[in-house]
Amino acid sequence: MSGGLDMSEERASAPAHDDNGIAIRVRGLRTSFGPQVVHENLDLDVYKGEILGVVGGSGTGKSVLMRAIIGLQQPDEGEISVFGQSTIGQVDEDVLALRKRWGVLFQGGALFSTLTVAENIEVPLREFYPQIGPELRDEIAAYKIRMTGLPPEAGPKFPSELSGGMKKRAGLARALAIDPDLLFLDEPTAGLDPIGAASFDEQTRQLQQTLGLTVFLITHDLDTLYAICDRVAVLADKKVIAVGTIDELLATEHPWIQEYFNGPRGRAATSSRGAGGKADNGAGDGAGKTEKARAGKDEG
Ligand SMILES: Nc1ncnc2c1ncn2[C@@H]1O[C@H](COP(=O)(O)OP(=O)(O)OP(=O)(O)O)[C@@H](O)[C@H]1O
Repeated sequence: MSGGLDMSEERASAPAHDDNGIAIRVRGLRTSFGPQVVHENLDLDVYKGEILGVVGGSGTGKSVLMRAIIGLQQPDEGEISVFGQSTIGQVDEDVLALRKRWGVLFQGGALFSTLTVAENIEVPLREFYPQIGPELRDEIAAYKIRMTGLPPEAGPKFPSELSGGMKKRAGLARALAIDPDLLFLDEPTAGLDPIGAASFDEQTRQLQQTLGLTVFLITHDLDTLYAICDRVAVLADKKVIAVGTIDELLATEHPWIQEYFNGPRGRAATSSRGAGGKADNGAGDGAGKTEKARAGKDEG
């Protein structure tokens, strides 16, 4: 187990709910804010071990969907289960074991500004594993810092002393602090320069493969979709209108999907890779390809 902490024993004793290769199952989800209905009858399956890209226009409810899955947004209707266990209407103790199985990188990183990078990473350790002493906590934080490509000197720095890319990596390190099985990333490459974004994508793919993670990745970044996502779910009209590989999505008629993947930016991302579909899932030159695709177009 990474980070010198064996959390697997505790998990092994937890009830075995996992089945059918499904990490997240959402059925008939309805969420709303007052009169504004964000999701209506939304269904989605996320397979274990995949990187699922979640796309959709601004305000279509990608972040709200993520928040509903992790229990931060109470749905009006529907069912959500993670590794076979419902996340809705459960008492805290019931969801605690489940919450230990996921890590979240919120939009913008959401680091605590008054804590150092190392202290930020230690927050979930303190919360979920209070029995861990300070020395081991520091050791785990240092390991996660290295794991996410940050220099060791980043540990004692405060978020305000970090570049945007370093903040994202620090957020990723915190999301990985308790060795999750499931990683939620909300627009992880937003605001990064093309090289930094490609490098972050590559890091995500490598970590996902090494640690066997399932990744729910919200993004507007076409290059990320092509470079590292196994499948893509498209949110529109209050639901998931399509989910599949990029090739499968391209075969659908939906105007938003066609506009998204065949618009100028979609064509640029595709042409840099030759054909449509996921460009490179390996740890090889995926970042290089992503970088090329990003070159010559604005950050969006
Ligand atoms: N706490 C809240 N209170 C009221 N409305 C909210 C709240 N959170 C989200 N919304 C609304 O729900 C809708 C979906 O928001 P969400 O943040 O999920 O969109 P998104 O698809 O992630 O957008 P973007 O791509 O711009 O980040 C928006 O209209 C937003 O204003």
